[in-house]
Amino acid sequence: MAKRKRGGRSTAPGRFDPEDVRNVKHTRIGVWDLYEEKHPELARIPGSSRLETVLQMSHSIPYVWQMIKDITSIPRCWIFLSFYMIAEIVAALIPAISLWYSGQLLQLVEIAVEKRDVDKQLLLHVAAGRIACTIASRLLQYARGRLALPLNMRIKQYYSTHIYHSMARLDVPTYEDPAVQRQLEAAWSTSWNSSVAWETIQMTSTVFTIALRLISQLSVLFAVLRDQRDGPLLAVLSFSQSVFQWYSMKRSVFNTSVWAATTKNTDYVRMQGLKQVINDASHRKEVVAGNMSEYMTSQFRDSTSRVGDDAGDFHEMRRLYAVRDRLTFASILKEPLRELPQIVFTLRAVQYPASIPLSLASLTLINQASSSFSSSLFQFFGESFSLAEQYSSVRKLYEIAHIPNRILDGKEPFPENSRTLDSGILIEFRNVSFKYTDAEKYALHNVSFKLNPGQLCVIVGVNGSGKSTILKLIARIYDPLEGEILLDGRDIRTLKLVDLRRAMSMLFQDYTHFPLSIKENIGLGDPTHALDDDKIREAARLGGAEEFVNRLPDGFDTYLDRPVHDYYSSLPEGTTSLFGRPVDYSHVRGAGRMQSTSSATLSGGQMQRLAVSRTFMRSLISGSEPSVGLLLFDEPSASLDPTAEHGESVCIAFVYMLFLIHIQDLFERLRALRGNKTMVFSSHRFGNLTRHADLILYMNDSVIEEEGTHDELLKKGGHYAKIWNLQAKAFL
Ligand SMILES: Nc1ncnc2c1ncn2[C@@H]1O[C@H](COP(=O)(O)OP(=O)(O)OP(=O)(O)O)[C@@H](O)[C@H]1O
Repeated sequence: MAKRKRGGRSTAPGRFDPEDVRNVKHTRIGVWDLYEEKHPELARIPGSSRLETVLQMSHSIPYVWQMIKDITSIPRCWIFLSFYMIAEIVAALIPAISLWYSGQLLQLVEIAVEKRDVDKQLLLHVAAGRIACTIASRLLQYARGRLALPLNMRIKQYYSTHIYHSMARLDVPTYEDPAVQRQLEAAWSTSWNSSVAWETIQMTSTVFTIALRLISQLSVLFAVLRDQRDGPLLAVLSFSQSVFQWYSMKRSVFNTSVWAATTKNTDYVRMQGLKQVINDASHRKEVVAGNMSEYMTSQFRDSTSRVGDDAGDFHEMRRLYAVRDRLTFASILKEPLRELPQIVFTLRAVQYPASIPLSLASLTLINQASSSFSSSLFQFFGESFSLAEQYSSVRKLYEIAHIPNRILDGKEPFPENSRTLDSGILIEFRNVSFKYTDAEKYALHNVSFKLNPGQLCVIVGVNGSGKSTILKLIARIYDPLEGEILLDGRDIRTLKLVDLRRAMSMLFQDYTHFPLSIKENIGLGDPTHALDDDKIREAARLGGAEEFVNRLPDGFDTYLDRPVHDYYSSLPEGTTSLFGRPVDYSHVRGAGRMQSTSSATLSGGQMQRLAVSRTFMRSLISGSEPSVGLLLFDEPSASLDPTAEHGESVCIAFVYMLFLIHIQDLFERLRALRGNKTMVFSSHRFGNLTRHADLILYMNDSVIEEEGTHDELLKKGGHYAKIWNLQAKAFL
């Protein structure tokens, strides 16, 4: 355990040690172990941790200011916002006005007691004033509601674009960083119908208006009671009770900033696993085919009964424990204090019987003011401390726009002359080593090779040997830890990233399909021509996708997966159509104008053809200017290497062979269509592709084990030759 400064914070940057009993408090909450950081120094000064929270707000203020400037720059937002704020301010003053009318009533009583006469006009005036206050209050509430809706929507819209861009610009290593993920999540963390920015505006306005309400009420009350006998005394007693109540309550609030929770309950962990198996549709086939349902149920029942009442999700348990009634000295004292004004009033009434009606009126007034005062006081402190957190959310919202990318952009344009792209790009690796974040082992170790412009290179080797990693480094998805990569003799890190990526086209092994139309799925291969129908069709034709896409009912406009689902509830049993269209309870095809097909209705091969078409969109459908000089293909083949499947199972080898025959024409076509562009393939396939390669790299365990042409490697009689003799002949 690390030694810490006595009394200091347990959190050094980047670490929190739950085992450190001196600085960390441990509590059991159901199945959960909660570890909270103690605040040894500050705890001695009451309220100091809250003070600290408020002081932290100052770091966020510049961001909040920026937010206000941004919001007012949204068209018409500042008009709505001004009216909204005016309505808030007026609404905050109404309780004081109402209290002032109550004071007038008090005066009426005083005059009535003294003169045995009631000023009817004043009475009418007071009654009308109070009624006007309630009506105005309701109208203002309505106005605020009406203004809040468009404000919320506009602000939300504005910030969704801000967040979208902040996220879209991130590169792979930055995006994969868990700290960045948390930062992005915090910025997204919106309540179901609002946004961080709008919540901040609302919360700030609430704190401001509560303060205004408190001050205005207190001022009116002071003015009204100043001349009343016992008025100030009763007021002090009533209000001190409110303050006491607030003080005794605030101690039970959970306000530790650094904490962590975990569970060691294996039954609880198992319960959650079993739940996920049943909840997740992707497991359903296996659950049904494997006859697992009864077994799963009995296991779930056993685990549930063993965990018992403690089985609750962490936040639920924490909430339950936080609201538990605690018997404290303060909570016992609270009730007698509430009675104190009444007791004082009774004693004074016995002493001065003539002033009973007046004191009674004062007491009612004070009671009315003090109950609204205490609820405002609670709200004020509650909200102002949440405000500190809310402001830090605003800071996070703005900070995500400046998260630095790990892959630093270069300054030099590439290539110097785009005409040279036509004859390919020279690639050279010099002693390149690379490790993925948190990986212990090198994915590439001291890799060097040179590929001349226009050459075809095929990288082969066993699973996990580093083939895909070479392609990712060429595309600067990641940067090497050691060594350098040169393109046309220039260090890849000095080149502008946009130019670099424009000059190459890559098909990933784990390619994805976007939840957009087929047209866009292909068109996005070249964002500058993403809406060009002719080019998209041409790419689909080259990729072998045009024919089956045309056969789909909605052709190129088909959505592979409809990203928005329709909602309905409790349709009568047997309902098969709605809105004149068939109802599909899982994916509602055709509801709305967007047509979709489940990606499951396309075969794996067809999906692959779509991915290849996307690659062709960029690499082979160029205009007069050749824009791509390098094609990178990480063969999307089965995740098996030839030796493994041959050695292990004839059956798997057969499936693999069918698969290879299926894609063979596609990749042969790729090779034929490349022209003079440089092409790098990562492949498990030993066949025509390797036979035609200018350079074969045989990878094993992160290093290049063999290097040369097909003939050279056969002659060498190493691993490549062995596998060729074992398998490749079968496909030729
Ligand atoms: N994103 C990642 N994070 C951490 N480790 C990774 C990541 N991607 C790959 N690796 C690891 O790096 C090593 C090399 O992986 P790479 O994908 O380059 O191998 P490959 O030869 O292309 O494998 P395959 O033939 O299975 O596609 C492997 O040990 C793999 O587990």
